Amino acid sequence: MSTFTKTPGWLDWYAGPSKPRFQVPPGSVDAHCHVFGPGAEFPYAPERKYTPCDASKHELYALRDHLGFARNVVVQATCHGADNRAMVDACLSSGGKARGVATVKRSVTDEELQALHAAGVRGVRFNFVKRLVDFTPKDELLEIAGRIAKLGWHVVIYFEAVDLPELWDFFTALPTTVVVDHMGRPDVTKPIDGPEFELFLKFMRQHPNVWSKVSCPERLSVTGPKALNGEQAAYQDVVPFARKVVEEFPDRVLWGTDWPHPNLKDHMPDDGLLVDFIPHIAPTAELQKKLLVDNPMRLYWPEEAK
Ligand SMILES: O=C(O)c1cc(C(=O)O)oc(=O)c1
Repeated sequence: MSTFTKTPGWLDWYAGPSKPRFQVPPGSVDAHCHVFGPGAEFPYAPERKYTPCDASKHELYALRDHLGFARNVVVQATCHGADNRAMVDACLSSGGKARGVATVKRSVTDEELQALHAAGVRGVRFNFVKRLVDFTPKDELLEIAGRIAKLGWHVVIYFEAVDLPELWDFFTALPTTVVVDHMGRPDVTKPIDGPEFELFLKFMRQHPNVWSKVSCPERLSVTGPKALNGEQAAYQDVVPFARKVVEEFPDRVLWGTDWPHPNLKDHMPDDGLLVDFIPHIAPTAELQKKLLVDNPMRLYWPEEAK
């Protein structure tokens, strides 16, 4: 029993996902997923904006095997604040098959950073989505970025598309590889060649250190159809946006399930059908291998990457 009460209306992850029809290439990495607690073992942070259902490393790794993936990148979820214990525990229990992205404060010590590195952490996440986190001053984030750069880590950024103009100078000053979560959350009801998405493409074109996760169609889609009930053509409105990023920047894209899909309000996707979404955005075997194997390996397991 969790000691926490879930946020009202919380949708739990989908139990019993289907077996994907799309077979991912050998060695594929789910490069964006989370663990939640379990709260009784790894309490949720006092400053959190939501209280999720528990979603343990055991359940995450069972899903990995079911979907045919070989590895995971476990991204610190905001409900755990800067307490990285659940994410670190997941990495340490993975037999080297998981790496992590942490959230740290300016007060983090060099010894703590070293311990995170030893556990498999290779990046920090800076979050600018106001419904998820309180504001952190940019000078504090820049100081953290400078320190983690020395460890060879990168910075993961999460923001809303409308905020990119204001955040541009900060993002382009970061001294590391920069990985954008969920394509910078484009409004897919706007034209793909309109100013908002063009600005995101310009961000990637002008800055070769910027990568993007082409994840979360279930969050971005307005029209659906939902990845449920065997649907093989889900989230059609997101496809052109994600496919554009994959085709223009094939060596700087990552894909992840986003399991256990925090804060979805409308529906919880069948993760097997989310995997079947991949060939719609990465239509060739070469693009699929870059997206699912070569790119995440280069970023998270460089010592093994070919
Ligand atoms: O859009 C979200 O609600 C969301 C939240 C979190 C988190 O709470 O860490 O992570 C994500 O990747 C997406």
